[in-house]
Amino acid sequence: MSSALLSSLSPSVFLSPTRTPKNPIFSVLRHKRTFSLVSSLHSPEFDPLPPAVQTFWQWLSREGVVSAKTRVRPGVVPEGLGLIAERDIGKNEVVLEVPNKFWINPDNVAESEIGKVCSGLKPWISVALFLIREKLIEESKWRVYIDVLPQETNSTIFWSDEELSELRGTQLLSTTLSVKEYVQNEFVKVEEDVITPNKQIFPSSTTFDDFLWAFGILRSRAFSRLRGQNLVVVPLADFVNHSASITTEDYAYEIKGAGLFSKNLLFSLRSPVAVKAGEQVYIQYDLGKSNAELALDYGFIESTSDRNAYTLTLEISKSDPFYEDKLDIAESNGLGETAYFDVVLGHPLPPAMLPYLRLVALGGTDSFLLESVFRNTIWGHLELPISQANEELICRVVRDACKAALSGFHTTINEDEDLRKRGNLSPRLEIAVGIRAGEKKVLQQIDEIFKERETELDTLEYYQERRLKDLGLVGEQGEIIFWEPK
Ligand SMILES: C[S@@+](CC[C@H](N)C(=O)[O-])C[C@H]1O[C@@H](n2cnc3c(N)ncnc32)[C@H](O)[C@@H]1O
Repeated sequence: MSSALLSSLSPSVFLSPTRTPKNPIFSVLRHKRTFSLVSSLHSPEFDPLPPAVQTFWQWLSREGVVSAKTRVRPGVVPEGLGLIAERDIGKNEVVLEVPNKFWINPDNVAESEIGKVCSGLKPWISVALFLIREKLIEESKWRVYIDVLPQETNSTIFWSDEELSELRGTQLLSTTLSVKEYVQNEFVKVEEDVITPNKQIFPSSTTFDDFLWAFGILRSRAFSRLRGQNLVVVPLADFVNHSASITTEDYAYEIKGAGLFSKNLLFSLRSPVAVKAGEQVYIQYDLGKSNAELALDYGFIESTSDRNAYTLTLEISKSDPFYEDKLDIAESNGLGETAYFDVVLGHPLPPAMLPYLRLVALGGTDSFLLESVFRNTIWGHLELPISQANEELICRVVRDACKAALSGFHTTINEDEDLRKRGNLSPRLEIAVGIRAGEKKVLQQIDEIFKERETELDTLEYYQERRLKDLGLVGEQGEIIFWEPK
């Protein structure tokens, strides 16, 4: 039963053998664009603008996107390109506005040359095809924008096998491989259904690498609350970088009408904090993302401890004799046959995790609780320990799974911390080391919680005792109350 209980706690993906951290493969450029990055993170002096960015800026000025109201200009910054304040900016002040005819979104794609052949596709796939086509066509009217896009980011989807091997044991590794497989499958379908039958529209050289590039561009540049049909890439606004020190997502951007009598829309970006002229404007991309999600989407992580998370996948096994009853109970409480619990470093376990674990582990003499008379009250019972056997089982299974998961890593937390302290890590190795240390810390935290619970098993109060107390048959000290016949 233990394997069914914790199906994904022991990531099973291993790549090529360990490499020493000083592997030169890690000294790849952050972006393959040719301009250089400034060396100091804190320097307000930025490098001169590369010609491609100057051309882009001139185009935006000619098109009227840049106006007297624009408070920022593009600049070369430690994060690649970024937005630099032209003058002092107040908190929540609008720094730029981009009209919808300059957005790249499913609606604009629908009206473009590829609109007809993209109808019915997932929104992100139609936008990806649009970006790829504009990238491959020499005379594209979007050329000036395409030319300022990075060839790749440090997202783990762009890492080589050798770089990925530094992530072995982590959930991020399995997620990265699954995401790439998903993108590959989508490419095969779209190639067969759309690209190949429309050779006159799509350049024949369209490859999976182009598709992965477009996917990476969308994951890192589309504004994070605007998904699905609302997915939008906004040239210039997408130069804004993320800062961990901004802890509010409020006010960063909004879509509004371009004027009282206009049907047009404007994407309006605000600075969430006051910024001095010459400094970089930052926003908070997403407070809800874990470090693994930041690494996968954008190619960076934060040192903030609660960005470290580990997802426990629990499931009710189909071979469980009480499968139907357990599933019914789980579903009536908003869960299913499989349930995912994100455990965050320094935070308590997600509230539904212990009841779900107890439900999955329920059996033997406790199984009477699965009878239909208990159906309305069972979840309340599961929120507290059911029996010593049940509680002992969940502790053992979780601890075994944590140990198995921990044994999949090739370094200890101390070794990771030493590497970080020594510094000089390439950006990708820094991400790998931070992710694997973070995941191990969360696994250790989970193990500690259940280890402590194991020491309390004799003193916990279980269902039968609570029941007897409710019936007035057990005193507060646990003594049995007898009725003497009169
Ligand atoms: C929306 S784009 C911002 C513009 C980007 N810097 C560029 O050069 O085009 C997001 C990408 O910027 C980079 N980035 C943004 N914030 C960052 C940060 N705090 N640390 C490192 N890289 C960052 C990452 O490559 C990320 O995928």
